[in-house]
Amino acid sequence: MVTLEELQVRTLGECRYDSPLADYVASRTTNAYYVAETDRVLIDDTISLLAARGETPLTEVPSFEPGGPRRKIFFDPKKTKVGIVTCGGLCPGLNDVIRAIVLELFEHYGVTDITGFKNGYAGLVPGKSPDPITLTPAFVETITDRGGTVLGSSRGSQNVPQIVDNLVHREIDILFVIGGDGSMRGAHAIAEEALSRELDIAVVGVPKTIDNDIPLIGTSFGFQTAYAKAAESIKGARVEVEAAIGGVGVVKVMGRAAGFIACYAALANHDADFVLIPEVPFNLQGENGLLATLRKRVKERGSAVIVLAEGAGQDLIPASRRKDASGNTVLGDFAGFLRAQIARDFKDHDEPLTLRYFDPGYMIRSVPADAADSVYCTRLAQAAVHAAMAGRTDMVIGRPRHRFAHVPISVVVKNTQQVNPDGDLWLSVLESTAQPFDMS
Ligand SMILES: Nc1ncnc2c1ncn2[C@@H]1O[C@H](COP(=O)(O)OP(=O)(O)OP(=O)(O)O)[C@@H](O)[C@H]1O
Ligand SMILES: O=P(O)(O)OC[C@H]1O[C@](O)(CO)[C@@H](O)[C@@H]1O
Ligand SMILES: [Mg+2]
Repeated sequence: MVTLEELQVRTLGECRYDSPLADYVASRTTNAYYVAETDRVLIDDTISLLAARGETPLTEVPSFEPGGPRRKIFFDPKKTKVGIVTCGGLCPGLNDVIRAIVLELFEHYGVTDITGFKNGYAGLVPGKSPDPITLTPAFVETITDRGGTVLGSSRGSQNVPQIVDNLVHREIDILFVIGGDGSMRGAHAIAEEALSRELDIAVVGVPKTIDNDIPLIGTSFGFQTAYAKAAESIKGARVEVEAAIGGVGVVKVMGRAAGFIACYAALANHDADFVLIPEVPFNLQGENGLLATLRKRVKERGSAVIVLAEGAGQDLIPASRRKDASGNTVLGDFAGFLRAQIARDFKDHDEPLTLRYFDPGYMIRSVPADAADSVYCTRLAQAAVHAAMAGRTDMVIGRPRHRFAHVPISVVVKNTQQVNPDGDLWLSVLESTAQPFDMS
């Protein structure tokens, strides 16, 4: 469990300048829809969770610093220089975040010197990537029409001291990092290096991941768009298998260590018979195993659709030793293994089979954000600007308990958020698919 101490956000120093947004917040106090800057957002949101803290005073239970504009800020907007970088895999909404950061800085703070570093952290190391670009409201006006990121991205480790040297050389005061867990580890390393050199450089992250696997931030932006796109493939699979004799559809969706995309996409339209995720072990063989259960389902209902998170079933195939440029494990091909096993099993039992395989792959993350994600991206970006202008550093913007909040990077990279097999999401999946509770 995270402690109050771990949730304290680092600041560069005293906020001496009046914020241009001070009038907006001057008369506000905490209410059901707003958290004042003097207040904190509780981690606990049920009576029993809070009661379990016993005698602990409310001021000492774990809580987050709220997001939002401050009356006083650390940086002088007239002199502030800002950098933005996007790293890791693509995610719907990256351009929405870039656009909203630029607009918020220009229009509300009057900060006009904004540099977009190209191709992830490589773009922060001179000579490794194309030159940075200048970001203006005109430049970002239409960038949300397309998915991806106008700044490009990359994986692979870069030299942190060189990155900080470059920030100093360019006189960057604030660096916004939009990326996943690896990018946030990088942002933490950059923030630490800057603090150790006593530099007033704020590093603020906007966490992105279609996998929704970053803890303590609520839902990550782009996740909703990605699972909605994945749900289209599941619907396609349902249509295909219903028209076939012995129809079995296998739909593989992204989700390295967490099965959120598989669960939500499956729940979106009740088209799945089985959802396989890394968090819930299963067996193929045996009376309760997937193969026997699948044959039974096809006999009863004429067809079946399996939604497979790419990280599921890795314990049933030889361990992968391959790593990508950032050191992430490249997963083994469980989907191929599963298809072969299904084909053999149906043949061994003399059952007819029409096997259809769908892999929406990169389609689910290369699309533009849907309206709800666009709104979310805009609000996360605005909160990120407020935090950075107030001198917060080494933190990300999150929305735990539906409140925008400042979360230290060290706590969001400590663990991976996963589907809880005893939680209500997995229960909904079991209810919706009617798959056996235990296939191990
Ligand atoms: N501990 C670290 N210190 C410095 N840089 C890091 C660290 N961990 C990762 N990075 C860098 O962060 C960048 C992005 O990391 P990675 O490729 O793992 O993607 P990610 O941000 O986790 O996004 P996603 O997993 O969603 O694609 C890479 O350039 C990687 O080298
Ligand atoms: O972009 P790459 O290197 O193909 O990596 C794909 C991985 O990135 C993600 O899209 C985001 O972490 C995962 O779902 C997927 O496993
Ligand atoms: Mg990652």
